[in-house]
Amino acid sequence: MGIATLTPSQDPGNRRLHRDSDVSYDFNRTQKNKNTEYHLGQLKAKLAKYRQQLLEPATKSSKPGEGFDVMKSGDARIVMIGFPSVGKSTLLSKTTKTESATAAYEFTTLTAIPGVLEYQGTRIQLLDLPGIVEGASAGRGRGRQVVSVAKTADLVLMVLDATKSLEQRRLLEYELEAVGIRLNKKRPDVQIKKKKTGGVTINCPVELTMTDQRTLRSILQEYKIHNADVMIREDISADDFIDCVLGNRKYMNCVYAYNKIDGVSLEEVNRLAHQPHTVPISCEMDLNLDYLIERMWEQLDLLKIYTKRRGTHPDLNDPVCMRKGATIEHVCHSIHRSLAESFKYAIVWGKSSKFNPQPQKVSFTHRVANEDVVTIVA
Ligand SMILES: Nc1nc2c(ncn2[C@@H]2O[C@H](COP(=O)(O)OP(=O)(O)OP(=O)(O)O)[C@@H](O)[C@H]2O)c(=O)[nH]1
Ligand SMILES: [K+]
Ligand SMILES: [Mg+2]
Repeated sequence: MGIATLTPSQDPGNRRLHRDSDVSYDFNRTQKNKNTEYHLGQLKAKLAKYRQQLLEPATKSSKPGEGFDVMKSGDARIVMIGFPSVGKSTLLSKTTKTESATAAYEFTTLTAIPGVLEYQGTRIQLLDLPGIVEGASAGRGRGRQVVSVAKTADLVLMVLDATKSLEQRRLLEYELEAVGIRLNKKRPDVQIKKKKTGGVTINCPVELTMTDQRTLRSILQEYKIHNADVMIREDISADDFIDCVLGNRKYMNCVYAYNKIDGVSLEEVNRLAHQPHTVPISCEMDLNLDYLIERMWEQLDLLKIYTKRRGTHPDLNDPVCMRKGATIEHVCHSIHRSLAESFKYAIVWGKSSKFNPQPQKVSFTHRVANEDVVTIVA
C-alpha cells in the first residue's frame, strides 16, 4: 500500500511511520524519485526549447527550391530514410519502374528520386533519398533537407542494413525525433487552452504514473504559459507534455525494413521479424518484398471510398483512395476536377452515415469513413 493514502487524521502523530522503518524508507525514496522527475522535467523543457531555437533560423531562411522539391503524386507518399548504402535505391529500382543509380560506394544518390508503387488499385509515391549521417538534423550533410522531406510523407520507410550494428536504428530515430517527428505514436490526448487570466488549472481524471502536476506546471512556466485550462485524458510522461506544449510535433507511422538478410543467420532474421513494424528483406535476392509492400500499405491506413451513380450499383472494383480525415470535398476532387464546382449535395452509405445502415444526405465538409459508398449530386 502506498503511504500517500495515510492522512494525519487516520494516523495521528504518524506512529506507524516511526515504527515501520521499511515504510519510511520507501517514503523517502518516493520523495527523492519525485524530485528527480521534477528536475528532469524542467531540464527537458529547457532542452526542447533550446533545440527548437536551433531549428528555427534554418527553417525560415531556407528558400523554396532549396529542399528536394518533388511534386506529390498518387494517393500517398512514402519516404525512405536510411544511412548510406543500405540499399534504398536498389529497393526503389526493384519495386517501381523507376531506376535509381545504385553502387557499392556511399552517397550514390544525391537528390530525391520518385517512383510509383502500384498496389490494390492505388498509386503510391515512393521517394528515394540520399543517405543521412549522424548529426543530420543538426545540419550535417544533406541531412536537414532529408529529414524535412520525411515530414511531408504519409509513411516513413526506415531502411536498415541487417548486417550492421543494431545501433543504427536508434541513431536514425534520434535524428527524426530531433526535428519533431514522433514515430508509431499517437498524439497524446491533451488539450491546452490558453487564457488571459485565472492561472493554470489542470484537469486530469486519470492517474499520472510517469509524472505529476507539479512537474507539468513547471513546464508550462518554462514556456511562459501562466494562464491556461489543461485537460489530460491519458497517463502521459513529461516528454509527451512538452510535445503538446510545443504543439508542432508530427506523429507518423513508420515501417522498419532490414535489408541484406542474405548476409545474416536465420536466427537473426527470426529475431528481426518479431520486432514491431519490422520486415526483413533482401533486395538483391528478391526476398519478402511483396510482404513489405503489403505491410506499408496497411500502415498507410488509407480509406477506400466506393462511388455510385444514381440508380446503379456501386463500383466495388475501382475505389477512390483517401487519407484519414478526408471529406466529401476531397472525394469530389479525386473523382473529377470540375465536380466540386457543380456540387449540390452527397449521399453516403456506411460507417460515416449518422443513420447507418440507412444513408445520409451530407454537404462538402462531411468526413468519410473507410468503405463508405458515396453518390455525388451535381
Ligand atoms: N548483399 C546484399 N547487397 C545489397 C542488397 N541490396 C542492395 N545491396 C548492395 O548494397 C549497395 C548499396 O546499394 P544502394 O541501393 O546504392 O544503397 P543506397 O542506400 O541507395 O545508398 P546511397 O544512395 O549511397 O545512400 C550496392 O552495392 C547494392 O548492390 C541486398 O539485399 N543484399
Ligand atoms: K550506395
Ligand atoms: Mg541511393
